[in-house]
Amino acid sequence: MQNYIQRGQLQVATQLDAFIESEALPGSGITSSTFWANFSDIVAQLTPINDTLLVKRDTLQQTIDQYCQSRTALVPEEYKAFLNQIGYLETPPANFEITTDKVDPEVATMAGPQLVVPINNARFALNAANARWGSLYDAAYGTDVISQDNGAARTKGYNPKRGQHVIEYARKWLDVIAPLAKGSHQGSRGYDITSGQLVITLHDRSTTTLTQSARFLGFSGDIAKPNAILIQHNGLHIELQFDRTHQVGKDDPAGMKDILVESALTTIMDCEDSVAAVDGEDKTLVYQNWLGLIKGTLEVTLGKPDSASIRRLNPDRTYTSTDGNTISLSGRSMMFIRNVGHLMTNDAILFDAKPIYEGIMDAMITSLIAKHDLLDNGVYRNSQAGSIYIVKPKMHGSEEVAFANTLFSCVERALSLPDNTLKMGIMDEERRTSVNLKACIYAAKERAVFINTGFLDRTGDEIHTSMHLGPFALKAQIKQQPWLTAYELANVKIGVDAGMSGKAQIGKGMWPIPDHMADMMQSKTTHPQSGANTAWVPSPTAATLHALHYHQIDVFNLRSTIASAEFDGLDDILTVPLLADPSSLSEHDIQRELDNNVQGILGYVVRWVHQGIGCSKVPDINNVGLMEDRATLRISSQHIANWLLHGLIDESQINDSMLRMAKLVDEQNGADGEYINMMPNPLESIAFQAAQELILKGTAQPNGYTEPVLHAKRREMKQNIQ
Ligand SMILES: CC(=O)SCCNC(=O)CCNC(=O)[C@H](O)C(C)(C)COP(=O)(O)OP(=O)(O)OC[C@H]1O[C@@H](n2cnc3c(N)ncnc32)[C@H](O)[C@@H]1OP(=O)(O)O
Ligand SMILES: O=CC(=O)O
Ligand SMILES: [Mg+2]
Repeated sequence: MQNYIQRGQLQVATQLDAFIESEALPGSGITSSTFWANFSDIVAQLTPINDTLLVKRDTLQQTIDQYCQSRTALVPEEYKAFLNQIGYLETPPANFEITTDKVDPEVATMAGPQLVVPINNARFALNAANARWGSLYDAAYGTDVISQDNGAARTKGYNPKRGQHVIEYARKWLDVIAPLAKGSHQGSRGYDITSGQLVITLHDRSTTTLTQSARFLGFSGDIAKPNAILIQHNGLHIELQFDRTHQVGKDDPAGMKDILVESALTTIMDCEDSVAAVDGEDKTLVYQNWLGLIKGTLEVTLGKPDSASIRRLNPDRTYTSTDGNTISLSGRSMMFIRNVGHLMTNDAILFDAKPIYEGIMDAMITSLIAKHDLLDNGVYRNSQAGSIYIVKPKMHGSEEVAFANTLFSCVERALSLPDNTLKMGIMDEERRTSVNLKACIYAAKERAVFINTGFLDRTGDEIHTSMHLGPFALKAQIKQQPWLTAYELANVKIGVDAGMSGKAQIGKGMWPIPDHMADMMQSKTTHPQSGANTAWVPSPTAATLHALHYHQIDVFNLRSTIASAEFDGLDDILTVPLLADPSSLSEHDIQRELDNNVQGILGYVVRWVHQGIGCSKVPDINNVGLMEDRATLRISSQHIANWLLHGLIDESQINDSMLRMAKLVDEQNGADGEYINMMPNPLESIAFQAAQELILKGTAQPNGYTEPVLHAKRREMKQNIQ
């Protein structure tokens, strides 16, 4: 039973109240009475607007459902006219450019990876903030970018053969990042500073310099025998590290022990799809971690008590330039905070005895916390430019962006922040936003600081929107259809045309196969090649490897060709990726698709509902670990719901698959001491019930979202274990 404290017209969960009163408000320049009075006013003023926007979503969806039910295929011009008529397709605004200012270079003028992390996991969150720099040797040694063949296996101790392959791999990248006037970094024997120049002794003992000497910025240690050399390329830094006593450095002809790569320029601290935060207790942890990151006080003790270490935010890195000045580079990734969208309410705070919209709660509280950064109350600064970066997910069309814009303005006034301090990252991940993206950016043109193709949610919404039209293609094939390419291309084009270059990020989506780094290195070049100056990665290791792509491709150089190209893509975006010929699928194909979806759903949902873990690596049917979050769950549950609706499968097949997969998922989690089995009594398992509801009632879920069911079932579970 949750206890509340009355604050103005709000009732605040006691834990959350205590946190805000004793930790978040002190030093913020806002008194308790002002904060709660302003908060109450915002809730009172904006709740009815939020309600209306959600009703409009439902009304549009019902109209589209009826339209789809009455057709077997869409006639493009007629369909577009219909979408126009119902107000789903908006009239785009005249050409314009965003006017966002006070944007940090990591967002505006640099190109590099963006890491996402569940904020309620302090260990991971600190790791993410520190992922600004990553060891290239560790990233290569620990992943499949280096093959395990021919004696190069990942053994328990250090395998020198594998180490040699890593060094060769890294030296290949050095030839890209720091090309030499002659020869190659392979086998190089020395890196010396002579008359302010970096002089490289090659394999054959001849010497050379960089093709562009200005890429060498500085060093640390003794200039005659530096222990680090700093190089810049395409706006990103790398640090060559030397130590002839080190396990790796001692066998390297140049004594190089590692290459440190500037990796995650920005990190999204996630309050949304990768976390399970269903009540006052959970929300307090989310906000506490955010305050700890902002103030630089968050700490986690790692390891056994006798050999424990403390993880905290890394300090800046300093070097000496060749003319003797100090160069200081941020040791940390610049942090965004992803708030939740407009849909959910949370009883951490009540108004009129009803849970308030969680998006309003997040905007007010995460901004209050981030204000400490602007007041310089922390150990480090996050935004040197004086901005607070909020990612706003799952918005439908420009009215909802305008609503978020109003919310942000209200929060600025409530917290005595200058106008447009709160910057908005607009996730282009709902179909109604994709098809109206120009109008969406326009609705936040003074504070828009990124657009990002969240293709996972976007795929879920693709299925849900046209649920009644027919059965969708196999999950893997949905991605191959014209809509997705057009959506990705149109997003960049619209962003560039809206003047985002130099002021904001144009971003791409997640790499959801965390252990397949070799494939990522092959595939994720398409992101910078498309003109995006950032793209999501699931881990610090992936950030370090993906950073190399931004050395290979000069994104800002590509932008001019994008601006001059003619591209619209709307017709393709509106082409629904249905199964071309349902009768071409064998029973085996159908069963496999069903089992794969069910396995992913159960593997994710069981940890969410029973253990409160919002993001997991879950094996698919081929035993490949996939990053699963609420967006991937949305796809899988909507996909099964769609096939059920169109008779490709029936309920008994689903039940049979769920029972088989529940057993498998229990086995897969056998090593986790905290894990709670679903079998042998699945109908008594709250997680199993949640998965069933997500599938069997998938068609009825608002926009196909999974959070209403997940939250309800997690709350039930928490009550049971109290
Ligand atoms: C559609 C969307 O909305 S996508 C956005 C939401 N998704 C995400 O945020 C994905 C974030 N990633 C993750 O949560 C994790 O990487 C998972 C769940 C996919 C895999 O987790 P695990 O199986 O525990 O990873 P694994 O065992 O390979 O690695 C764990 C180590 O990597 C680190 N790590 C892994 N992912 C991250 C991350 N995103 N940020 C920081 N550190 C991370 C951990 O800190 C840990 O290192 P440590 O022991 O030194 O603390
Ligand atoms: O939030 C990201 C997505 O792909 O969805
Ligand atoms: Mg998403």
